[in-house]
Amino acid sequence: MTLRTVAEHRERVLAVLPTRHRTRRVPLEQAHGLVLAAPATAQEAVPRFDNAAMDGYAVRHADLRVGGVLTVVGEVRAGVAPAFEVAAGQAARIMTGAFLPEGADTVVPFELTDDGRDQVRIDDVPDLGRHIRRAAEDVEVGDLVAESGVVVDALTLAALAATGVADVLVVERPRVAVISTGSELCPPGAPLGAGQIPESNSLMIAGLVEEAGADVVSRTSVPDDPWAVETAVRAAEEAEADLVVLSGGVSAGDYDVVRLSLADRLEFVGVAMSPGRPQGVGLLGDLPVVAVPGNPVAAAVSVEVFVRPAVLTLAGRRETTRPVMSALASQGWTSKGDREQYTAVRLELSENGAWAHPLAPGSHRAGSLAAVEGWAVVPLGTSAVRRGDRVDVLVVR
Ligand SMILES: Nc1nc2c(c(=O)[nH]1)N[C@H]1C(S)=C(S)[C@@H](COP(=O)(O)OP(=O)(O)OC[C@H]3O[C@@H](n4cnc5c(N)ncnc54)[C@H](O)[C@@H]3O)O[C@H]1N2
Ligand code: MOO
Repeated sequence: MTLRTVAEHRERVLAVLPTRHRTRRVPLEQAHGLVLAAPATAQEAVPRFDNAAMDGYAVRHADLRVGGVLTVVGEVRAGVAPAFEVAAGQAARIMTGAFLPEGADTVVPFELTDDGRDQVRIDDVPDLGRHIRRAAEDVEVGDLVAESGVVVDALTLAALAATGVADVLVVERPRVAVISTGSELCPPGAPLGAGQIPESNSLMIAGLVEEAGADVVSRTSVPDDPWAVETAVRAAEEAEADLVVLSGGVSAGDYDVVRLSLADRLEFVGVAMSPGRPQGVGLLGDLPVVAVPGNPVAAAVSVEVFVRPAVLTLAGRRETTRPVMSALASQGWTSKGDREQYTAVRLELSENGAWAHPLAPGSHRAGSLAAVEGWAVVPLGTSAVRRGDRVDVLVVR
């Protein structure tokens, strides 16, 4: 059986997604964590006006001499516009952020003076223009503040607020339904009969898609029963999901319910990756569906490489790839060579750069998922990683 590459399967997944986004306009205080659907441009300059960078005296530089004395004609605090000018031989007390009075071209900090009230003695002469923050030196009205497709994080919120943006057009969070399948699965903490295990994939997948910016509209675990799968998919449709993620039942077993019940409508393929070889994708009516294998590590990797980019795309994100860290393998391991391998690693930062410590291989190792800090990607054609080799790591924590 020829296997699809990871990149080819990701293209298939992205191809079943709708291309239009639902958008809405929200005030800044509701925008945190949402994705911009349109570029945001400055409504105000930063700084809005020439102002003092230090508490001191606004003066004319030409008047300054060490030991010289100026007449203090007024005071300017932040938040008011001065009603006077600084003329020759004059100074105004001025506070940080306050409007620079007409006539002044330099600020002398209090520390370089005798701090006088009616008259001030200058003890040191700063350069012309010192301690003044010029209007629009950071951002001009109309400048781009944040691009379409970026997350409005805390720093972006500050920039938007500072540039006078009151509201932004954002993409509605995508709605994702998660359906885990397997008759052996019980809710976490429930008493377990012989052959039963706790269900962990649905919590993991729901958490991962939420971390990628989606709302989980339903999360269910159903037995290996085609009717139960159909019912869960219909419920996802009714919950107006934009994407359904199915887990388990995609390989060759007699009870692999997802493949058996949906093979006529979704494509089930082998992908040249390890773990995560069996995958499914397609549309049920208008509803995009991604089916990932049930083995928990395989499910985690499949969400990382297929579902996460899909969610980020639905969320309107411009950038859908993770930052990759180049790390040194702290010990060697083997790879299949004909599969792109995703090896769970812990990362350690040292003076020589990052070390990737491989965790024990095995796509059943659900208990080790808590230790995974990244996935070292061993490319197709590489069958061994030696100690000290450089590996690219998708950093997930
Ligand atoms: N004859 C073949 N057998 C298998 C093949 C194959 O090609 N031919 N592929 C193997 C690979 S690779 C994988 S990966 C698994 C994937 O199979 P399924 O998607 O059908 O997964 P299940 O059989 O449903 O489960 C596999 C494993 O994972 C546990 N599991 C499933 N769901 C959950 C969950 N929600 N929470 C926790 N654990 C879960 C399940 O109990 C099984 O142990 O198939 C191989 N077999
Ligand atoms: O490749 Mo499966 O995905 O071994 O775990």
